[in-house]
Amino acid sequence: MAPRVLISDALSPAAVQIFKDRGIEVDFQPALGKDKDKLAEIIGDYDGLAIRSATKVTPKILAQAKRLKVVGRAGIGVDNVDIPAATAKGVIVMNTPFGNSITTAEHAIAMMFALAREIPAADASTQAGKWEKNRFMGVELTAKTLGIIGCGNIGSIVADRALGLKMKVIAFDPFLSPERALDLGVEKVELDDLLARADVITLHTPLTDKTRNVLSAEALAKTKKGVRIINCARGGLVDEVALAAALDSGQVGGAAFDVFVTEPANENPLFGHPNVICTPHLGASTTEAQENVALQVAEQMSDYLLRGAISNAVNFPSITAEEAPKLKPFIELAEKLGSFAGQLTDTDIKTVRITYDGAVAGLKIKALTSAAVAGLLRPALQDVNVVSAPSIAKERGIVIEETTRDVAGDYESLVTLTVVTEQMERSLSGTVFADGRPRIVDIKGIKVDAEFAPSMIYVTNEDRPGFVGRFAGLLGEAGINIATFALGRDRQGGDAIALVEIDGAAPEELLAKVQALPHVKQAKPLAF
Ligand SMILES: NC(=O)c1ccc[n+]([C@@H]2O[C@H](COP(=O)([O-])OP(=O)(O)OC[C@H]3O[C@@H](n4cnc5c(N)ncnc54)[C@H](O)[C@@H]3O)[C@@H](O)[C@H]2O)c1
Ligand SMILES: O=C(O)CC[C@@H](O)C(=O)O
Repeated sequence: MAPRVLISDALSPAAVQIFKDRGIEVDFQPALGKDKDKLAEIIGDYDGLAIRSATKVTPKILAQAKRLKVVGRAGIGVDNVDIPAATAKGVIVMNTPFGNSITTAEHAIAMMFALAREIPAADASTQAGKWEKNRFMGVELTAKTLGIIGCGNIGSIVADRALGLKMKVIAFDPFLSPERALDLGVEKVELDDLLARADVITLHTPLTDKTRNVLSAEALAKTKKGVRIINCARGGLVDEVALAAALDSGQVGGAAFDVFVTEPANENPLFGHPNVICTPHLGASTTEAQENVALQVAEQMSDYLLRGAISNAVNFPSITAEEAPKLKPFIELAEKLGSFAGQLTDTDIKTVRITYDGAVAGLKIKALTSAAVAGLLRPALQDVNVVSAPSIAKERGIVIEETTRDVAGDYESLVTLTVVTEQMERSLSGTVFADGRPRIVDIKGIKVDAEFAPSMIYVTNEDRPGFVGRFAGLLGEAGINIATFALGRDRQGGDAIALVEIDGAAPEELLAKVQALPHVKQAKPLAF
């Protein structure tokens, strides 16, 4: 039986033709994504679901998706897909990471000009017959400073275009290497420096816990008076209420937004302000970009449904059907070791070393290394996947070294990940036990034995009596239940670590109290 694909958003019809040409039955219902009840009712009939951003792939939809094998996002952000729920159901989620980058960068540049010359307001006034020549006085962009927050695919293209406009470009991106910044011709700066110097600020990061409200009331107060702000990335990067107040006070001179905290944005704190320009999430909306992403997603989905080939999956590496069962637990281990290191690394990564000891050395380690690097980069690059991770790392000047050794040590298989930055070198080792569950067995040379859990607290401290009691006491006072507690130290009175699995998230106040305990060096939340 031919696989069946449902297209539930307004994809370019080019996708329909690709599916048909490949012998796949396709149902094109471009408005269905907005009707979640109807989608839930019919999703059970399809092997593939092709979407843009209107369709929300929720656990409820996935629960009805009895034969769904793949969700294909014709675009970059997969924040409308519940990835853990899809993964848990064995549904591959693919995106098209580069197809709309140029178009989105061009939208940001268009917004910058629209702000600089008040084009929407001047247009409305002129067409209303007012001819208000003296009302509109713009600013020139030449020689002005553009501050880019997030200098990845789209940010880099914006930088390139802005340099062509003879602007000075500065960028804040903790994961931008100095070499890449030099190549791009941008000056890598800290956030406060960018806030103080930029005439125009444009945002191009994913929305993560670290980037949410990166332009908060406090950050906006540090900007140059009259700064113009552009957001064509994700709603939530800027505190909309604080921005409205900053526009009222004149601290911010103008704002151009394509994305909003709540979408569709039928109302918003920014709406109606004279210095605000809004578009309805049109960043990727050009014929060229929509054809690119539609063709690419249809090809990728067809390859998977017909041949089992996986590319640009955000939740699984590319592997064959025979390799899958042996690799799966080690892929999970590699990704979680990477994620552990990524959650602890805030600065520019220089080198990643991965050593495979024992039986694991005989497996397809490229997929494992990709999984480790994807896990490592994901806290910063939300949509990195196992296929794109090595090339993104290369582009960022991150050196990846792999070593395989046949030696069998304490474990039948051992995977060791070492991350080197300018400031430090951190190593973690893990293994997979007979139950198929990955475990962490060594952190920075200290032996431990812990599983990766959804909510953990990682503490490094000096090995002194009384720490465990005080730490557990703080958790108890905060009403936090401890599920598992792993301790390790390099020697008596030396360096010690605690890796604690808790029920629920760790509140920031609790972490601050743990951090303030005597002899504690670091207390960090981790999530797997
Ligand atoms: N408006 C639209 O229609 C539209 C279209 C395409 C993409 N997007 C969105 O644009 C955003 C950027 O896309 P991209 O393809 O350039 O992604 P990308 O992953 O290539 O780049 C993101 C950059 O943000 C940086 N970053 C991560 N955390 C950061 C932090 N805390 N502070 C500063 N920088 C940080 C990363 O290092 C990376 O360089 C995504 O959110 C994507 O969903 C929007
Ligand atoms: O599909 C769209 O129109 C928006 C796409 C964009 O937000 C993305 O992340 O690629």
